[in-house]
Amino acid sequence: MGEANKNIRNFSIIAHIDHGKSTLSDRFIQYCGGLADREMEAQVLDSMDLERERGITIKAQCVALDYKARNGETYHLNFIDTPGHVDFSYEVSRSLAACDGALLVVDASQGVEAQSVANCYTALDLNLEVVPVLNKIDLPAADPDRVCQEIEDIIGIEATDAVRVSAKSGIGIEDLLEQLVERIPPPKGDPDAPLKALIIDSWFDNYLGVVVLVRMIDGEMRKKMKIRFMSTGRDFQVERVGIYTPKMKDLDVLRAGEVGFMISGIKEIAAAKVGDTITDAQKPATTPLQGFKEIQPRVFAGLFPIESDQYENLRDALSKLKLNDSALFYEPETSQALGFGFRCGFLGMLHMEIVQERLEREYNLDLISTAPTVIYEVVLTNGEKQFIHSPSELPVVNKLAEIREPIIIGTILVPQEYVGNVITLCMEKRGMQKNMQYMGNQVSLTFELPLAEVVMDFFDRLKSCSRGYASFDYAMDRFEPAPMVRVDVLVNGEKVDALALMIHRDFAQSRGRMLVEKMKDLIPRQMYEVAIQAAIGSNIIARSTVKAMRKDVTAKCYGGDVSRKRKLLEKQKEGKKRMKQVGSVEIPQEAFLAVLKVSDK
Ligand SMILES: Nc1nc2c(ncn2[C@@H]2O[C@H](COP(=O)(O)OP(=O)(O)OP(=O)(O)O)[C@@H](O)[C@H]2O)c(=O)[nH]1
Repeated sequence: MGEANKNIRNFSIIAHIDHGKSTLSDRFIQYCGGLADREMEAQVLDSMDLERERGITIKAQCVALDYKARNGETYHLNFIDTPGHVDFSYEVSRSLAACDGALLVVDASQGVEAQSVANCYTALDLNLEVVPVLNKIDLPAADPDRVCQEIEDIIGIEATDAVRVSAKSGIGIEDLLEQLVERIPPPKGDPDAPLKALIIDSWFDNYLGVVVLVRMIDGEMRKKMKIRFMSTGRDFQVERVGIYTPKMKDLDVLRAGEVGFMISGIKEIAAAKVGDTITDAQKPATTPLQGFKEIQPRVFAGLFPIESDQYENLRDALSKLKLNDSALFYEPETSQALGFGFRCGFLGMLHMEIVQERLEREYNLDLISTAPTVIYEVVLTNGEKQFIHSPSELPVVNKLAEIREPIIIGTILVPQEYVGNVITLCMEKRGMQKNMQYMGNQVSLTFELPLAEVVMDFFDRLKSCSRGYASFDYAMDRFEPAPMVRVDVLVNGEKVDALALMIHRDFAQSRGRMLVEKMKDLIPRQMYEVAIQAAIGSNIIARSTVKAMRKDVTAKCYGGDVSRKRKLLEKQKEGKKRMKQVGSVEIPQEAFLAVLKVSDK
């Protein structure tokens, strides 16, 4: 049996947002000479503008670096970047599964933040060597001793000899690289066994087609070789293999332990799924690598163009986004109120926001989105089962035997002082406590929760009731019968299908009332009174009224200041962009999302 290259180190960086992951990785690239200075354009790894602006990393990427260590040996470092949000937790777990170790970067002026804790546990579960690093020691507020103690208490790893660095000024970078090659083990893997490669990521490139980022586990992958994707059984011929330095560099072969790209004439990324195993079509491995999961959209919302002539543009834009986002789902949807649009499926709320923002920004579309809902499984009286993605698809009552809602298992990590608040919140969200464990000053809570409650305002509430310290991670578990009802909203006596929502029977009354109150404040006054009602079937459960407008909004500007008047009108026009004429009433975007702001407190 051979041995994978002992001078390879595959690692990832785990860090809370803003603790300096991008700055540190840039410093590594600079130190190891991957790019000329002028190419070191701010933060190479986050390649999408949107990522940069939001300061979050969405797609995993990789850089291969050569580090000449003090012992004279040259080490090949593969830095695999991971996305940083719970919506993408499956991608994070696959990026980590491709590594043998991880640097836990903590801002020495802040301390351990809950968000990176969950990723750290994932890394430890995968048997990765976790190396703590204290960053920003140049800051006067840095308190490395306190932060070391926190790392030991919360994460439970030895941190007394954690390297102290400043990614910004470069202090300690060499010491860190030394510790990295010393502590993170080389890849295991067998170069002589049949090919096994883990798909870390895949994306569509306009020039190259689908590019697949792989971690080689066993065997080798050569140009011209015939390979097989084990989850689908589909075969392709390898056209190119290579590494990112971070520029693309072609090679003849990728060997066990290495990380690199593979291109093979694949047309859509759905054929190269994250987490799948690639093997040799001639000499296939018997079992795939563990942990492969099909990712499925969990949250659905309608997206409608404000101007109906933008429908085709929206379709084009969605098909382009889909090229690079296998988790995005869409199909045409027609709403009486909003016209033609699409029902779209997302991994979670952040994913939804990102897609919507890209549609508006990169494709210049003005959209109205309906409030997100989850998938329900319904059982009909004739025993048939179906999934519904929108309240409007709910079958009529006399055909309906049962509605089943999705239940998730959520893990929350929170400092002790906020445990009470978090438990109260979870109970209020119909949660069932499953476990509670103390770890240093932190507590790990496990709850079963209806996904529908999580997509509402759960994140915001969790954050505010824990002062931002709680972190949350979840996994889909099952569908379970629940007494859900559809609440319709009527504006001026007309049912607005796009405003309908599914609510647990026990909350229908109270949430219906809060919803109409909220909408009353959001719908601008018209020349006449507008009634807003919530109803279950033909039974009105709540009502409010938008009072008629009393005077012209521009009236108060009379007195000659023309520019001020123009400004006001322009402002109104701006506001209009996000409104949709429904019957005789203009409804603003916020009103469609008002249900998300309806809490039981
Ligand atoms: N003073 C000081 N500032 C630093 C240091 N490292 C990073 N920063 C600053 O901290 C901020 C966040 O750094 P980033 O590298 O963007 O953080 P990040 O963890 O990649 O953030 P996300 O991409 O949002 O996850 C930036 O303004 C950096 O300039 C450091 O060692 N010292």
